[in-house]
Amino acid sequence: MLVDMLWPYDCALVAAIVVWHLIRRMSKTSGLSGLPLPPGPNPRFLVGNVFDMPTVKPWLTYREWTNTYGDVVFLDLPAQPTILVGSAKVALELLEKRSEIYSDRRMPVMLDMMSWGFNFAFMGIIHEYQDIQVHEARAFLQRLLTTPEHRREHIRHMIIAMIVRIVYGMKISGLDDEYIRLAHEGVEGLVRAVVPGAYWVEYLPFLRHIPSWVPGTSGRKLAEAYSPIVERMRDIPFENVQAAMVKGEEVHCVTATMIREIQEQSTKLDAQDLQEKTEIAKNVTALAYSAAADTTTCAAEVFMLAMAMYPEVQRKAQAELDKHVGPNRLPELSDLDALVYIRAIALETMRWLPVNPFSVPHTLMAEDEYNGYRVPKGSTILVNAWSILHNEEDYPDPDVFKPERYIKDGKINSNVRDPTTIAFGFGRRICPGRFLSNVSLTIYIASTLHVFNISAGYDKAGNRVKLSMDVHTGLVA
Ligand code: HEM
Repeated sequence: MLVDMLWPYDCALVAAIVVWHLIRRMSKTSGLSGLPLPPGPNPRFLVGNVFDMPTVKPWLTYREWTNTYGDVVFLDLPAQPTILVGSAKVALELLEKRSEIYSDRRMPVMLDMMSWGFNFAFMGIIHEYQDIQVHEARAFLQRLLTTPEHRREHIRHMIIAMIVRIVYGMKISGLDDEYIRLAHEGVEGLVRAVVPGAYWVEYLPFLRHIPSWVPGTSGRKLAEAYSPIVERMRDIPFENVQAAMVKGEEVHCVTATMIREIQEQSTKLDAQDLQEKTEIAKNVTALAYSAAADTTTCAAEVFMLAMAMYPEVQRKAQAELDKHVGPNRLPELSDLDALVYIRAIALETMRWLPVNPFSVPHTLMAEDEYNGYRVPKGSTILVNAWSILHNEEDYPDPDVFKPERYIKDGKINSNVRDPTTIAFGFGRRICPGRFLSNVSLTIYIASTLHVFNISAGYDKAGNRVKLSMDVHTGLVA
């Protein structure tokens, strides 16, 4: 009975694999320029490199491949030829200098299925919101003082409070606030969905139409679980701003600015255009909210771990704070220029454990040539940010947290590669929230170190917990 029900899916699967194999063979021999594809692990008959794709800490296998085959590696994946980039030189050459063709974004089928289809553009966030960052960093200090054992939740609370106030103008009430829960769950779905090679539906998109009870459709199950959460995460806060504006309340935030702009144009727009523009505004603001929450929270967590593991770094930072800020006040944004060691800690935090270890994939919009190799149109471009930020040449002893590597003669040394030029992505797709995030992170680091010592906690037997650096596998580590 079950076999009868499944056979159409089996046939479709086999047919898709055979067609893909034929296309793959043709595309290997009929390239316009006749150039070879870049080298890479040997593809297997019919399935290419599908079974070679690592799903746990993929950046380690990616590094092995770039060590073996060179800085540009070709991975033969169904419907998604993939170019793996292993050096800053190639990443900057392709994604920055040739940005006009290397900047498309393939919406992973998994994300689209989860309603993350709204994830596209974003507007710049403006300096006028910086006082919110300082205010929320200080509120965080108070919460941490009262319940240091809830450090994780306090960090998440601080970051989401900053973002939600900037984007939606709303103050969140506490750790069980609906925004915090939604952001956490929605972004959790995103992070789990975007591991290259983890879900077959990315290679065989028709699998999205196969019911989730069919074995092997784990992607669909995940999507079904997260889709309603992602929709609510997008709609609820936006609709709250709309409702407040209808009541005539004074709302100062990115969403209100966008709604006002749309209203100003409303006499020139028909109902459909108006609806479309409102949907875009909803998508754009939700994107800011979601792209910022987990990434900045992750960086803030990395800082805590690094401080607990490197007490001598803390002491040096605190000496700098004592000298420039003194004991009678908290650090202000205007202090940051003088706080060179603190800024170096922020840089090292972004390098030591990169938030997006394999960056965020781009898609190539036109066939290209690099170093005698053909790069097929539509290729996914995967940059191994983790290995670029852990290469011995730019960063000797890469696994050690060492802010000193960025400082020369009391200043930030511009000859050392700034990790934020890699960690926030490249070209036209570079993270538009990078300045906001840098300021949030630096003022949080300065404020925290000015009033707290950070160390590992104790286990149940009263022994200090032994700390080490480890990460989850996902878009956000
Ligand atoms: C530590 C914090 C952050 C990290 C590590 C980070 C990293 C990234 C990376 C690697 C990308 C992809 C760039 C590329 O494709 O080349 C990206 C895109 C993006 N980020 Fe961030 N980000 C952070 C914080 C933020 C914040 C605070 C915001 C907004 C307020 C934000 C908004 C966005 C948006 C909207 C995109 C999509 C850009 C596009 O596709 O055109 N990010 N980010």
